[in-house]
Amino acid sequence: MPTAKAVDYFDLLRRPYDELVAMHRRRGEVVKTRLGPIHYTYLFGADANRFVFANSDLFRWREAFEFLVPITGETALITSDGAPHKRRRRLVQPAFHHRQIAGYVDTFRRNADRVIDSWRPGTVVDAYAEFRRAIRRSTIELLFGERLAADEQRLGDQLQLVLDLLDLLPFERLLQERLGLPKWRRALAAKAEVDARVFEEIAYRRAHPDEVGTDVLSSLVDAVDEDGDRLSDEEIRDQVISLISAGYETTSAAMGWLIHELVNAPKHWQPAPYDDPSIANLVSEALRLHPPAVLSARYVATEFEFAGERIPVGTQLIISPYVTHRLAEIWPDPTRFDPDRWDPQQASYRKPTPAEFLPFAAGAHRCIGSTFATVELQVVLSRLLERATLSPIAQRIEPIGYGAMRPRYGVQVRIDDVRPAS
Ligand code: HEM
Repeated sequence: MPTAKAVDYFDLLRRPYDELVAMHRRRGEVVKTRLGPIHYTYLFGADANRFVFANSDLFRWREAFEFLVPITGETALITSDGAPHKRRRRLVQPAFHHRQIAGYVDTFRRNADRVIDSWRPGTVVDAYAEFRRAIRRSTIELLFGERLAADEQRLGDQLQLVLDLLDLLPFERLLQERLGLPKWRRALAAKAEVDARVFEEIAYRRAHPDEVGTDVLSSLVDAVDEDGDRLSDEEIRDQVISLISAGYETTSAAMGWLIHELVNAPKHWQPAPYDDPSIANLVSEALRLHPPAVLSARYVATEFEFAGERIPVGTQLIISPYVTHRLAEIWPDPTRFDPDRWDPQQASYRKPTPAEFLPFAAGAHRCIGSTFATVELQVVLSRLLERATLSPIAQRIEPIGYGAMRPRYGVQVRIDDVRPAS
């Protein structure tokens, strides 16, 4: 059994992304690592992904994502298992149907335009931070509805304090929590305030059923399954907060990488409607080369064997979209940003399987917001290509984060041209 020596850990901390790929190359499909009491088993490659996605009942999510509970609540989808997960997912799903998302396009467009309207040619901006603002605004408007979004700035800042906890390393988080340090206390106070606002809004919606909203909160308040079952107020609150935590940093990160790649490959700076295949190909290629969810975790609840190795109960299992997306046997010239590889007209085109292209994972907990995120990225990108021309400036580009890998120092660009909204 290839057990990584402690030295891998230091490499992993120093150069985490390259080191994950190197670990797979050096040690194969199953890599067990240990540092003191912390045991992780990495399963690398498409076969491993296929196995993990097809056997969701071997795993539990609650133990794998326990650290999220203070942030997203007891009943969030990502920390639910079995029948309660199935029930909640069925009730949340309608807010993310294609038809519903078509109604969100105007909001994505308006908030992207608002950012571009504020730009002046000849100046330098951090395009990642700029569109992160737009994505934050759209997310809050579409999840909470217009009444709560009127206070978007304050709500967004409070949520940010909560989301910042996700960036702490496990031991830092433990220290913050156990000792009740200021970062932890501030975040919990902010969460209590957001919770109160959300409960107030749920009560308002229940008292005014005639005021039908088109936002996700309305959909959750109205949700009822065939047995007449509904989500409780606590469940609705947890879904809304966890949807924001799961959705906003990840989507902004993908947008940052897209802009970074595009300013360095100006031949792809071709305006097109958001639903044009050329735009979809750009988004897919950015999600391949820079998948915001670098790793996906599972807690092993039933022992199993994979590639001749026994994986015991209690193992924390990790699969990696990042590593899979950089395997040359699946993706020729894997580190090159090449949106044409997604063009079915190309002789070399081969549709990737869900085990080969997995930015949103697959199986029981597949990202419920994948269409929401993809359409948002397509709309924002389409507005950017149509309305502005940007060029790169010399800067350090370095990723940070595992749940939402993003450009650490942003994406600084020069604004060459801004065109009016059509
Ligand atoms: C580019 C953007 C996004 C990426 C890369 C992403 C990635 C993922 C991944 C990999 C998972 C599966 C985790 C696992 O299997 O362990 C997941 C789950 C989830 N995502 Fe996303 N996500 C994105 C955007 C969104 C958005 C916009 C929303 C909501 C508005 C969202 C809501 C969720 C939720 C609620 C889950 C948990 C589903 C469940 O446990 O049943 N995500 N996401």
